[in-house]
Amino acid sequence: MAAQNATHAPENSTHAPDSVVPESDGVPESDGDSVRDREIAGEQSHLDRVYRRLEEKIDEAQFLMADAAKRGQVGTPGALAERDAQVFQAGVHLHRLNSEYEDFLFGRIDLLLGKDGKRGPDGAYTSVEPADGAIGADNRAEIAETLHIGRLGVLDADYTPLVIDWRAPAAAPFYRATPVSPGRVVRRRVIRSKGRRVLGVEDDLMRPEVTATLDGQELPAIGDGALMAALGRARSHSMRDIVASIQAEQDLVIRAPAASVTEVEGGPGTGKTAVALHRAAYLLYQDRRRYAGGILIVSPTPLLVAYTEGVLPSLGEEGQVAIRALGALVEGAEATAYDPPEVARIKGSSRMVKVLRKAARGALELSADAAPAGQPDGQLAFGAFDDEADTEDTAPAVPTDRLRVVAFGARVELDAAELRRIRQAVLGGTAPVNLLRPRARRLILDALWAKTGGDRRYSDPELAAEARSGFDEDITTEQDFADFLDAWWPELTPRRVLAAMTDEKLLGRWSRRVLQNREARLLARSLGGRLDAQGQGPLSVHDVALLDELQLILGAPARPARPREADPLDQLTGLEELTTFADRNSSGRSRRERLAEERTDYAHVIVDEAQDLTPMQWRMVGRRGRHATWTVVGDPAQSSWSDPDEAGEARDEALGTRPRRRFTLTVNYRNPAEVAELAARVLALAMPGMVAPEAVRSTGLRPRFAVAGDRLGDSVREEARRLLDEVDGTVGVVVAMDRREEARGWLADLGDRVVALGSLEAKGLEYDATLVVSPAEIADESPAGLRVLYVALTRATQRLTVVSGARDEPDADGVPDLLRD
Ligand SMILES: Nc1ncnc2c1ncn2[C@@H]1O[C@H](COP(=O)(O)OP(=O)(O)OP(=O)(O)O)[C@@H](O)[C@H]1O
Repeated sequence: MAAQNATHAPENSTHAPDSVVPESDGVPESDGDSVRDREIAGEQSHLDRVYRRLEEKIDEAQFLMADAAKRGQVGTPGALAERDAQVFQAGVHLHRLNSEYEDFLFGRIDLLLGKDGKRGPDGAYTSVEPADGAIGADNRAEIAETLHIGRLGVLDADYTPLVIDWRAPAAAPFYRATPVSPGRVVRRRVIRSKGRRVLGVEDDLMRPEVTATLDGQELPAIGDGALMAALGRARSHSMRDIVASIQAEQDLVIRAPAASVTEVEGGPGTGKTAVALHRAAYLLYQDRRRYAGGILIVSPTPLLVAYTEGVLPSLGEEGQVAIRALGALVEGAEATAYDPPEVARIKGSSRMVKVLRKAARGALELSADAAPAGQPDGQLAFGAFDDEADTEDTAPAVPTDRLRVVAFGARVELDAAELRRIRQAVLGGTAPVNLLRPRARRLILDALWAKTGGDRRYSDPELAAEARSGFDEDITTEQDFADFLDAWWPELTPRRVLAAMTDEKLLGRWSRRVLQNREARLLARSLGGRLDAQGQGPLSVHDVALLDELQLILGAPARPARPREADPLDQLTGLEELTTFADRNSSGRSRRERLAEERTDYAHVIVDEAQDLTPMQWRMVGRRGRHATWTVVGDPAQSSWSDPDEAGEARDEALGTRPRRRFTLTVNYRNPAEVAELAARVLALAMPGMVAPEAVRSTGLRPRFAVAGDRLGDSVREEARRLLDEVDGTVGVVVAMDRREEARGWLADLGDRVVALGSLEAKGLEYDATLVVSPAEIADESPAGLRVLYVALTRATQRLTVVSGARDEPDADGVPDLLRD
């Protein structure tokens, strides 16, 4: 493994080299006569105390559960409600306590006396600044307070804090103190443990000039600093939390007040994703009641969702946070396919709103007009979601080119032209198409009534009203009329509209003056290539935003919710009484209602890689946070979307008028300086004038350049194998999007430490080593190609290899044209 040498001191990790007691192997020895062993033994005895207390708490929770079960048998409504709440609380508590966190306790701060001597509810001094005279003239000081920081707060039986929750105000100095502004912190310690065993400690001195004593003993500093230790670890296929080494500029974002929109910019590896995840956990801790409405984290790809989804459970937070990929934001859709850039550009543009509105209206006319008698093809597939394309599919066809009814003993008829006029009158305006059906029904009845001459027959308005209502009832209770209405004004689904858009001619009509002919053709072909006549088939990531927009344009079909039938067995045994209140509440609501709630009701929305959202995606995400507060993190230099101004407008609309707080993260924790320096050359081409974040460490290992021989695959395999030998963790091989499948074949038998990725899939991920295949191919893929290449070059935590083909015009050293100085 590579040696790590700090090149840039991160702001809250300055270490005092003179006082370092280096660790040898990270495993404590038993006789404990060195300073390090003594310190580890001290932390071990504190951890033992914490676990003893946790065991007591687990016993308490178990007792509460048992007690609650007894109350359940009493059966009065009050006792049941109380029992539900108690079982829930005790269950949550037990679950959290029982989860064996690898490092339950991970930090400690040694502090000087607080300025005003006041203590907060957790017993800790509240003042950030030290008391006057806390540091003597000879730079000597006494430690007044030691706080241990962990994933949960634990109080001893006498309410003294054994562990402070990392999100509590008293823990803030652990993250915020820097040598420039240390406040009361003298020493910040990160404790490494496994299970119940303390393995090591890493100290950073915030006031290296002070000689501090605790209980008469001088305070030592041990190890190489926690941040460097964390950054040097091999990467696996899942992200770790950074709770033990959050840096000051990151902590400001994590703890920013929630009321406004928090916008965070920072280059690759500055911790934006990590910060976003920790912020979700922090917000829940701060105001659990408010965020019970749910926090949504929007991620660009399913790969990044899979990579990050373990972080929140490791912070003790599950359940209330949904991490969803952009292609899976609409219930029932799981899109992973990517459109070619020219198609993505069309589908992502806000011009699509107009096209979709026209298409929805057009699809309604089309489906109604296409259902003449005896032609089942004219029938529509109903159901907004895949699993609901149900009964109507197989219903017999009903003619829709005329309507014949018998009322008051006479036959009345509306012909095709009359029906079309009615439909056009109803469709004017922008109201949701599916919700206009009652209006259409009324206009049909009006037209039929007029044809009978009924409106002229009665001079007495009361009599006229009575006759009219009898007429309406006669007609509307006929099954034939209901069938006609279903066929003539069917409930459209978004997928059905997308299916209608596969017709090039029709789409050309619906998109006239909005899309160019060529664009309409590309769009129709792209949809037609995936979807069948009913709109079923795989979606691309960009199709999902169209589907969501259509859901709004169409409105939810107004079907009555089916009441849940009580299980007769439940009634016999009275078991239903034992369901929880939450069960009972939800049982009466339809799935659609619950989905609608899920779609719009988030209390906070966090958008990761925000620079990549297209205008249509911003509209989709915005709908999920209409009343939410927001955290938006991104880096314009990594944007794969070609029109930032158009996306900017859609973003502003989604975020609303709340005040904004902007933060910038400036330190690159991922890439060694050698890798960052190479990537900065591409940044200079992609975004001239943009400043790259400063890499926090250096490995001394320069990127390697290889030129592919006749067979690109062979060279890539060979270089990937070499990297697998050189690093302990993962290797990511990044290729142009249309080489993905091919690349998977090249690497098929190299094991699961190596992964092949298309350039757009690499977003947000990181690997110990990265192999970038043909920078020129990646750069030429799209108008945003250079920025996509910048993303690819910034994925490595240790080593980077670049393989060039002829197109890259490598020089004698194998350095491709794009990466030369
Ligand atoms: N304070 C920290 N302590 C330890 N590791 C950190 C810290 N901050 C960031 N890292 C690590 O640096 C790496 C990059 O973090 P992250 O993926 O959040 O960056 P990012 O800004 O989202 O990058 P990108 O824009 O390239 O997706 C991760 O491995 C993360 O764990």
